[in-house]
Amino acid sequence: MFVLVNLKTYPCDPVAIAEAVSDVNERTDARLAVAPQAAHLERVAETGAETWGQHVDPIEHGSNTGHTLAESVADAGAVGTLINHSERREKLADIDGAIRAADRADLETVVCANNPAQIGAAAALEPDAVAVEPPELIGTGTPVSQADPDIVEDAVAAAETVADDVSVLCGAGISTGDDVVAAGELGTEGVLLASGVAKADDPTAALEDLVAPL
Ligand SMILES: O=C[C@H](O)COP(=O)(O)O
Repeated sequence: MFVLVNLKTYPCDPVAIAEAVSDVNERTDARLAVAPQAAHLERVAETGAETWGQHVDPIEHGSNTGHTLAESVADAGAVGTLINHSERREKLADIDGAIRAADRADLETVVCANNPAQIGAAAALEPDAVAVEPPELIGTGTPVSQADPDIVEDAVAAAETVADDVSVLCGAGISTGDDVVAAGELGTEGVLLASGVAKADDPTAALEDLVAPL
């Protein structure tokens, strides 16, 4: 299972969490990665943790003030990027452009979406993965894999219908190993989570708990 930890803009220490991700990753068969803010990418990548961006824009080098260029995210040490998070919603054309920009920079892509219909649309754009996240469960501590298993199974089916090589993750409220196991039983290949690690008193213990049953 892939466990991707999004730090959002939480007031956490991104380097300390990245060190915990790197440490725990060496002691599990799961794949762990961390997505810090753009300004922290380089310092996080230097820890050796698998590092992801939280966003790239559908642009190339040029006159794009304030935008995030995929090549710069890769140069900072990231190997992948989130696209279209519920907290950073994009138009379909911009999602498509961001996937092409990430492909150009050899960044792996996870496109987030709110529901199975959006997952189908996102999967048709052929990212590496999609992540279904019901917005109302984000940050609640109530895991989508237990609170709304139908939405996860429907998202897996929607993605398979349009592209059988696009992985499906789920997110929102994931914080324990049981949540990750439940996500796998619903047909996903991983989880996207944030507060369960970024707001934990002991991020290493939180990560160890997430991968313990895997
Ligand atoms: O990107 C992560 C998701 O929005 C889930 O956040 P959460 O784990 O705090 O519910």
